Amino acid sequence: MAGVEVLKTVDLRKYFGGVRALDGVSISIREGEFVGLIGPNGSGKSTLFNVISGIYHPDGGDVYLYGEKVTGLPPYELYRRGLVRGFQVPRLWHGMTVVENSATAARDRRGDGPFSAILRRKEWLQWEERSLVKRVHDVLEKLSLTRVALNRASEISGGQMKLTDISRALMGEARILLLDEPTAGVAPKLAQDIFKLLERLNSEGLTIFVIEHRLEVLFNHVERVIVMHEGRVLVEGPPEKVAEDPRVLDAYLGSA
Ligand SMILES: Nc1ncnc2c1ncn2[C@@H]1O[C@H](COP(=O)(O)OP(=O)(O)OP(=O)(O)O)[C@@H](O)[C@H]1O
Repeated sequence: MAGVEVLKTVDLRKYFGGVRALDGVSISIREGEFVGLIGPNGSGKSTLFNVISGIYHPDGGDVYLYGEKVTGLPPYELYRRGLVRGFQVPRLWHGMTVVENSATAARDRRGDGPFSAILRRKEWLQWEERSLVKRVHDVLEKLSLTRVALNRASEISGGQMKLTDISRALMGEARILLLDEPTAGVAPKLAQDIFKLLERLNSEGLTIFVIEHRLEVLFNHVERVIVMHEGRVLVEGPPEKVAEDPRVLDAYLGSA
């Protein structure tokens, strides 16, 4: 059951020269939702993700996280607040192993608070190291990556790279996960598996907002779909309603 509003955009605008990549986009996502973002090529999906995650500054409008205005904050500030973005091409350390890629995304829980000096003592560091090892192990197991944990990121398959990217988000303690085409370039069976996995993470409380071109896979798993067209939200609703909306078909055919 969806809870409080965790992510909101109000009248978001982003222009590239004469191109209105975002032309007044207002969306709202509630805690625990699993929402798909679709639309023809060039409709503004990636730009919306880039503005939400602080990569681009908008030319107008605002972004709110947990009710707080975060417009223009840099990506790491949003990351600290639990918003984690995965990329179409996973940004991994190719010379490092899968387990190292995951572990380096773990948050430093010590921070700069009054106890940080105590927490930096040797025995605490050892304890922390052990608990980090356990967390990485649990995350990799959840994502079926244990078998390739000691392989370098450059040696694993495209699908496993996507999963490693997701493992980094989990180690970073994502509360809201934005994913840009998590199944791009992977085999159909694995695409289904990735979405089953996302559904499981969502059922454990992670809010997920995902761009996906494979509509047949997406529609089987998300509870709501937002359709963009020419920088605006065209339609939104449950997948079965969106699938039969003639405006959606028109938008796809028109841009084909
Ligand atoms: N950095 C940029 N510089 C100039 N134009 C851009 C830039 N990024 C996006 N655009 C333009 O903005 C519009 C929206 O692009 P965007 O990539 O957001 O669409 P999309 O829906 O993600 O497309 P696709 O499904 O093909 O990835 C397009 O016309 C695109 O050419």
